[in-house]
Amino acid sequence: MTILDQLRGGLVVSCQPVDDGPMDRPDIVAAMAMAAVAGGAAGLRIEGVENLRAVRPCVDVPIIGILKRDLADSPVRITPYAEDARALVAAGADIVAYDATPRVRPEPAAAILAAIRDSGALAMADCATPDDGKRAHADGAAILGTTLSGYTDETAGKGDGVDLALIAVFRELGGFVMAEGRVNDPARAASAISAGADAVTVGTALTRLEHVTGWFRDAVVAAAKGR
Ligand SMILES: CC(=O)N[C@H](C=O)[C@@H](O)[C@H](O)[C@H](O)COP(=O)(O)O
Repeated sequence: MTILDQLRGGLVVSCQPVDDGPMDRPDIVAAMAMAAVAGGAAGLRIEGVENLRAVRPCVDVPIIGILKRDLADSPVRITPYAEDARALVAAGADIVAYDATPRVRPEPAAAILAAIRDSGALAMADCATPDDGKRAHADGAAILGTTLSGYTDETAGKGDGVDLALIAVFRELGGFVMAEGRVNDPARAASAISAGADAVTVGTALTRLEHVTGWFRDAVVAAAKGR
């Protein structure tokens, strides 16, 4: 079965703890990854070479690797360099995701796509708009993700939910569509599939305990105030 066939119709769990929080350790990320697979995850999304090295020997499912950098002169954070892509594949990524927006970036997206392809991995384009997906699809990205919808200047204020309209546009393009971003409960995950996604990635709601705790805390505090 191909990597895409393994992911099709399945859940990908993004195991990205809150930066510098108490769970931001490779051994804990590996434990999260194993728990996700035990719970039925068809794939994983893992940030950083150290975390990938810790996770890879523990699981058999496909891994989408990313490397996040905070650059001084570019808003692009996800796998901005071809060298990053090569390092992720060397650490065990089957798929490498990269920022596919047209924003100012340190290296052309084409160089990153070439590095991913030459390393023998599949490319996932993290997109914000229909045009991002069209460009990435034409450039040969195997997976189009809605990951960055709501997180660029152009798409800020997209609302709280999943970008179902973007999923539908990507579906029409004909590639493999990944719903990602703010899939915070099972109903949203199901709606993403109904809108045309081939697979769904969930991060925060499963692996950022601080954020999820905050959601419940806020609900409890608000309800207690209104009593
Ligand atoms: C915008 C951006 O940088 N997204 C990142 C990409 O890897 C992660 O911070 C998200 O957690 C991931 O996309 C999953 O989304 P959510 O956590 O909403 O389920």
